[in-house]
Amino acid sequence: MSVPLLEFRHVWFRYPNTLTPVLQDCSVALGAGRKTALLGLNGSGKSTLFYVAAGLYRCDRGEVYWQGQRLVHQPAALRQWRQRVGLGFQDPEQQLVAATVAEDISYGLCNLDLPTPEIEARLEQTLREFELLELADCPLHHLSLGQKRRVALAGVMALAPPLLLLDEPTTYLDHTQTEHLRAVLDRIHAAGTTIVIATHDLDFAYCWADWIIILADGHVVVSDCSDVVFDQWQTQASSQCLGIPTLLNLWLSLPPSWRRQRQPPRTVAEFSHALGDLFRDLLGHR
Ligand SMILES: Nc1ncnc2c1ncn2[C@@H]1O[C@H](COP(=O)(O)OP(=O)(O)OP(=O)(O)O)[C@@H](O)[C@H]1O
Repeated sequence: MSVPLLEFRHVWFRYPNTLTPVLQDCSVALGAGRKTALLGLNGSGKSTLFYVAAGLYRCDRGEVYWQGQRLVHQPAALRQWRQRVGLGFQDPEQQLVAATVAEDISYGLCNLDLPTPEIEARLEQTLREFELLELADCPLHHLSLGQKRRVALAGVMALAPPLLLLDEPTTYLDHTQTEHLRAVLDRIHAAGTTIVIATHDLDFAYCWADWIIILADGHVVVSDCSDVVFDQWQTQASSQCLGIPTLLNLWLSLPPSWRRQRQPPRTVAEFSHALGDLFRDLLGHR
């Protein structure tokens, strides 16, 4: 078995001002190359898990590993760690540091001590990819929340970390921007980046993820391939309170005898195609 990209081993974490640990004996492995959705109710510890994974918080007990190498909270090791693990915060306001869009995206690139022509090239490419060229010189405080979200994401992705953790990236995005985000993520993933998204957007997770992790009370209760997890979605206690993805719900409303031999569709296009097949079968045209 290959070594996971990032691994939590029996991690415990408690905020200084609280009695109960948020992460409780949390063990999970993030395999390289996956598109993982991290699911869990409000307060289950998803953001906290990301902060610990990114080296922003230090766990009280347990260990965190990068390809088998243990995370040590020393300045040089942390600097290297943060180049490996990119984190997009849930609240974009927490992430934006500069005055304008272009300055904000350049900020992280400058911290990498890259040569100026490379910074300029990466900035231009990022602005283009995130459709931010026209907003390049716009002051950040003039942007809508959705636009700030896009700039914050662009800033993280410009650094091209091998592991990208995105906390609720679809929040505040309209339909077009959500579709655009999906395309960008697909491209980044195809270029070799491992991506983990913490989300309440089950429909997004259903279409996008190939791996699902469910967190409950700071503990990983499910970590499996998405086909397996969604196949058992209705019978899994941990998924009960999370709701059900719309496409899966619609699929389960079709005749069981008809869908039994078929793979559940994971996109609207696949679902429409399957419905066409069903109607043709019902009308005896096949
Ligand atoms: N700075 C903090 N100090 C004390 N408690 C905190 C702090 N940040 C978060 N918590 C608590 O830790 C628990 C887990 O919070 P966290 O934000 O990690 O959960 P989450 O799963 O990301 O939630 P959501 O889905 O609502 O974003 C919550 O009970 C929260 O109140």
